Amino acid sequence: MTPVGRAPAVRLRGASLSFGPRRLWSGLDLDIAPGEFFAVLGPNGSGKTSFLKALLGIVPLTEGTVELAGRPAGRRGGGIGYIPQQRAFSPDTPLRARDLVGLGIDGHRWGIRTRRRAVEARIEALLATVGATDYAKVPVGRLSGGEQQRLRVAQAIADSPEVLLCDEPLLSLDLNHQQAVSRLIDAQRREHDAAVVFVTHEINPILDYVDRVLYLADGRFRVGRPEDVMTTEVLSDLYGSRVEVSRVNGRIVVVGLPDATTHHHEPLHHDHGKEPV
Ligand SMILES: Nc1ncnc2c1ncn2[C@@H]1O[C@H](COP(=O)(O)OP(=O)(O)OP(=O)(O)O)[C@@H](O)[C@H]1O
Repeated sequence: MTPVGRAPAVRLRGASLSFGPRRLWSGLDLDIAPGEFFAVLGPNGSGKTSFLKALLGIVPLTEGTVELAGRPAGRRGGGIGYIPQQRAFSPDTPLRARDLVGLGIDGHRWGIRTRRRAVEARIEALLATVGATDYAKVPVGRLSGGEQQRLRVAQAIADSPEVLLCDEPLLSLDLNHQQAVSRLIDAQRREHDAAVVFVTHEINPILDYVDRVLYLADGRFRVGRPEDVMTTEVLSDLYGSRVEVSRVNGRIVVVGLPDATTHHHEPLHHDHGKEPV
């Protein structure tokens, strides 16, 4: 699905990942196109975070190859934004909200004379985008989990990355901010043709945006459009037990998962009419 002449944002060939005897997946061949919104789903421990870490080169593949933004994983270079899985900042972290966002900006992109002013303006714009202007000067450790998360998003998109890797970015956000952050990430891929790889337990908040999903379960996987993967047949086959998938008011509801994983918890707003590719 990558247009002719454009390198995929993510490219995996014959990729396998195991920890000791535990195989998370194997035989994964995958291209994620620039501008694609790609969700990674699966129950606890299925390997979603490890998938992102393999893309980043933090965790080495057991077999196969991975390229990110046209470079082998782990090779230095710009163009990659990462929202790590949430860990609260300690209360005495000596950073204000705006400092954290500023860390995402490579000031060298601007000329020496204009650098400082340009960086300041960019920080202000990012803080406004995630609705964090009011707490710009507050130390991050004193902010709520949701407020911290919005800053992480601002930091990750600060340099308009080609590939945005997001590890459960909606965790601890209320419904309004889940929608705001999802829209922000979607805007990033539309305006900058960024590929988004979005790890989540819950597809419904992003269902309007997602082009394809990678569903990991029990050492196996399926890749495809949500309507092709999130079905009774496919999930029952992946889990090896009967799982019922239905659509209720535009949401995907999954019943009968072998563990506590759920795929529903809130209403969706179908407000931008995007067609999946
Ligand atoms: N460095 C490591 N060494 C050994 N085992 C690991 C390592 N990293 C992850 N694992 C194991 O691999 C499995 C997948 O972990 P991972 O964090 O990728 O799952 P996940 O799908 O993101 O889970 P969750 O939904 O709970 O966040 C888990 O069983 C985990 O304990």
